[in-house]
Amino acid sequence: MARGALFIAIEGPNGVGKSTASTLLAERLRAGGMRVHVTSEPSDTPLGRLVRTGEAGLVGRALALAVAADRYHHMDTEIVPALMDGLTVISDRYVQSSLVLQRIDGLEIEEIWQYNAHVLRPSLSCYLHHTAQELAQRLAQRTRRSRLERVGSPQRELDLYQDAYQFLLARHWPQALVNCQEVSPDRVAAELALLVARTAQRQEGAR
Ligand SMILES: Nc1ncnc2c1ncn2[C@@H]1O[C@H](COP(=O)(O)OP(=O)(O)O)[C@@H](O)[C@H]1O
Ligand SMILES: Cc1cn([C@H]2C[C@H](O)[C@@H](COP(=O)(O)OP(=O)(O)O)O2)c(=O)[nH]c1=O
Repeated sequence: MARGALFIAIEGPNGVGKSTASTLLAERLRAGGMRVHVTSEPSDTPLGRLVRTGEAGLVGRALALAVAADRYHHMDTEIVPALMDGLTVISDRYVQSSLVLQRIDGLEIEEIWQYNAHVLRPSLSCYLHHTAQELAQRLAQRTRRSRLERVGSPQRELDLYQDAYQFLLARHWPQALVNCQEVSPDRVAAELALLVARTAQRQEGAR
């Protein structure tokens, strides 16, 4: 990773505002002079697109392994090269998403963790949190829902995200919890930008 480059994961349940926050955070960081690359998982590659479009029929362990394979490929071909180039990378979804979505699909958390054992640890994984009621309202407005969105529920997702947060905390994964209740998209992005600045300071101090 080049000096000053950070790897930021944006995590949280469906509809919490991950893609909105990723875009607004990138705008803020760029305005502050940082070079930023925004990406998401599943990745924008043939394998990532296969996961996205095949998720209805690709189930359980097969989906977990396909998602993990996509993550390693994403890391090798996009995330690490961008970091080496000095860019800060923001990924909309990363490991915490798998620790939740693959559990909804029937896997145990330890097995999912094993499939992700060799991924790059982010500089900071930001978990966006909201209430189940608000998430349900936002999802009701969507015309298309994925199989896992239909099988799970906002409350189950929130419970599993909480579990995943604790699981990652016990493994010293750098994390922050961002409460989005009654917080505008701009303020969420401002809080994330502050967390990124603190992470940059910590990383610089550790050199
Ligand atoms: N902080 C916020 N306050 C109110 N609405 C929000 C906020 N963040 C996102 N939204 C809205 O919620 C919906 C879901 O946001 P999105 O970024 O697509 O979520 P995700 O990527 O987590 O599924 C969108 O309609 C978006 O405009
Ligand atoms: C990132 C990720 C995605 N997926 C699968 C399930 C999701 O329904 C599907 C698409 O991800 P999703 O984030 O819902 O895509 P979109 O950007 O279209 O909202 O990928 C997993 O099962 N585990 C993961 O860790």
